[in-house]
Amino acid sequence: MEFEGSKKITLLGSTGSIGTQTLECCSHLGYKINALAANRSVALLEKQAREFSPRYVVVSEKESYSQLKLALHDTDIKLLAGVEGMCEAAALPENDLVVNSVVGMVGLRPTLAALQAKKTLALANKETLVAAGKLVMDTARANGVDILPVDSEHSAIFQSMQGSSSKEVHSIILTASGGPFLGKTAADLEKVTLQQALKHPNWEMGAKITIDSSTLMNKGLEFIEAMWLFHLRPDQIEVVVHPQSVVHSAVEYVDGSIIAQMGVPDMKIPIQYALTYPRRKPTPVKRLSLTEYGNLTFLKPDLDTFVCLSSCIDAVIRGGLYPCVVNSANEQAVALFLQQKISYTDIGKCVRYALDHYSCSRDRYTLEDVLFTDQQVREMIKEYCLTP
Ligand SMILES: NC(=O)C1=CN([C@@H]2O[C@H](COP(=O)(O)OP(=O)(O)OC[C@H]3O[C@@H](n4cnc5c(N)ncnc54)[C@H](OP(=O)(O)O)[C@@H]3O)[C@@H](O)[C@H]2O)C=CC1
Ligand SMILES: CC(=O)[C@@H](O)[C@H](O)COP(=O)(O)O
Ligand SMILES: [Mn+2]
Repeated sequence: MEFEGSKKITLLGSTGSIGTQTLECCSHLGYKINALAANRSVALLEKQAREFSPRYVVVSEKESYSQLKLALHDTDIKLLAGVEGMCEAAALPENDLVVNSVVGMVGLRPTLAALQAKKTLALANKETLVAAGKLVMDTARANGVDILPVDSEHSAIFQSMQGSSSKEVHSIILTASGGPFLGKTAADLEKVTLQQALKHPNWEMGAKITIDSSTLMNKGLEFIEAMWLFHLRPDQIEVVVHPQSVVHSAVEYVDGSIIAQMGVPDMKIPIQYALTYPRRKPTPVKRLSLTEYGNLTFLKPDLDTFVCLSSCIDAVIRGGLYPCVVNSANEQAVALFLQQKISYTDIGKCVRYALDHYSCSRDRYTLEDVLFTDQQVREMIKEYCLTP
């Protein structure tokens, strides 16, 4: 269905980096917010609720519910709680579009709820597709629903594929900034601090994805995300390091033509494309000047040093629940690193350890299998890291 006017949006993860930028886009597009959801940022949720007047606000963390209830007592906004609340908000009949921008595996059930309710899904929450790609894509297909990519690389690939048949696609070039530690050796990485890892050279993002970008885990997750979104085999994806983050990714066609999408590194461009698709509207973003950059560079990734990327590729080649295993190991390891309980290089060791030691299905799986594997792998990593 094509919309020329306003749309009603449910936004999951509204207080985060993607969430707040989505609200900026909705404001200038004149789109209505039907529901907002976050984990526990009560003050920001209250501010957003007062500005956008949604019908529903969901707070995931149970303890924050009473605080928000008190804060919004003078409004007629309905409050929902927990993952169940996010699922309810995702499936509201009046939604035209659900934007899932929560971080981590917790986004999986709301993603499935939106698809089962036949709601078009703008997906930033890449962990969902990595952990349960087959389940998510099968649910989308069974319900005849589109998944619109928000992740900048996948939006670039999607944009570069408009007007072409999938049969004409030869392969894709998935660009990576290389993160703050591009060119570093394994020995250099041993000394990395939390503060250094939290500083991405080109993008302002949430803490978890910023760490993932620095280890190249983000590119591993994106490799798997691209396979599911665009029905590609692993040998059809080439990761290319491009430190300027101006070419956001490209598609190579059977005739040898390569079509890329370019722009300044600003997530409002891919976010807005998912909101207005298949149309384009002006964005409040700086224009790209190629002469300002002068040179654009492209390099091969160092798979020996950045072991998270190679672990993800190994996992997706094994298939089944192995992508879920590497994702859950990484989520747990990054949480421990952010709490300064493990070192930077322990993240890559955890991901490889889980892949080598956790035994699971290489075949079909259910939602319950995914949730069980996630819990088991998290326990395994806590034991691996925290047992003296
Ligand atoms: N930031 C970026 O530029 C990009 C991000 N992405 C992907 O988008 C997703 C979001 O990233 P980003 O915005 O950076 O992350 P942030 O950490 O900035 O925001 C995460 C959001 O998720 C919410 N959240 C966290 N845990 C839960 C939970 N248990 N229940 C409900 N809500 C929860 C947070 O709420 P609260 O504030 O209350 O904690 C917050 O609103 C990730 O999957 C990331 O990989 C993809 C491409 C680019
Ligand atoms: C903005 C965005 O899409 C991030 O996922 C980005 O890709 C991070 O950059 P790198 O992972 O390439 O460093
Ligand atoms: Mn990305």
